Amino acid sequence: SSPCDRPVPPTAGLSHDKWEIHPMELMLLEELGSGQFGVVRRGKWRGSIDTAVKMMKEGTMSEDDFIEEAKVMTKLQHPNLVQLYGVCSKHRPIYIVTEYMKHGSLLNYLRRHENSLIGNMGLLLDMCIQVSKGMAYLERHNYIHRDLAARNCLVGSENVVKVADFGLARYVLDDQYTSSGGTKFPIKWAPPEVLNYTRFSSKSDVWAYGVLMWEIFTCGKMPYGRLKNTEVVERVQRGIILEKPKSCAKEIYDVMKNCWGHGPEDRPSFKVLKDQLALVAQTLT
Ligand SMILES: CN1CCN(C(=O)c2ccc(Nc3nc(-c4cccc(NC(=O)c5ccc(C(C)(C)C)cc5)c4)cn4ccnc34)cc2)CC1
Repeated sequence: SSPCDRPVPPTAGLSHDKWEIHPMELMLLEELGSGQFGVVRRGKWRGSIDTAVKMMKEGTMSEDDFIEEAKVMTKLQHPNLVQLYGVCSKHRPIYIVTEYMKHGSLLNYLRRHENSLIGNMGLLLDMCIQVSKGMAYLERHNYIHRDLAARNCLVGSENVVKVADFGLARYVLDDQYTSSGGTKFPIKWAPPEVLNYTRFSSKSDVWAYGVLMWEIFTCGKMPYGRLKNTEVVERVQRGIILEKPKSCAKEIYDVMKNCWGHGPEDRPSFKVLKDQLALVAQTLT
């Protein structure tokens, strides 16, 4: 009998945890860097698939909660999201295996290529648009990033830009990172309601996205320069926002300012943002 008329057993495909990657199928290569989690290495999966492998230092994240969430994360698939292929959770440290992005973090890419990027408004705007598409997809799936910034976006071939590590912040155990008073908390990307009540939402991601746009149009400058976190909190709560980057068109700065509405309801959704940016791109390029 042909397969189409044979009923598919409900457990089909669930026999093995498809988000579980067998370490034997993974060949670890050179180190790509290390974050607060431990070492990240390039890897080859099943002989040919290029991957990045985060080897999670013990005690840095709540592993069981993360492994549970990984099942959901592997289902989030979009051209502007760094794809989670799976986890190796049967040993310690656990490995988080994602697609490989060969040019590394967007922040380092902006800083390294400042001279060739600074005048290229079309390319910088296209990077913003790519990130807004990935974020509009997460918003549509009610998925909050919680640490959107140029350092957490990655660059691949042909200037493709993808959002990485969405939702991962929830599993970090370091209080210095998770509490808004901590030294590692991303204060400069946080809106008033996160500074005051750690109230995260897709609208707090929109605020961070505005800062990310500012990072892109300054080719990787540090927002608010060398101001201390306490000084930034004071300014943000008084409604003082980042100034227009020199080489940024007024229409683009208008979109950034929209992302910094004081209350979440004063900010556009990523869906609206994406369309606003497409319109600006049409008129400017
Ligand atoms: C010509 N240049 C030479 C130098 N260069 C590189 O060495 C280079 C090349 C490719 C790289 N690619 C990737 N690098 C990484 C990578 C490398 C080091 C550190 C990290 N990130 C982390 O360790 C990290 C991520 C998130 C978090 C929070 C707080 C948000 C939960 C904390 C820590 C990622 C992840 N990737 C996922 C997909 N592709 C990559 C990274 C670096 C870039 C190209």
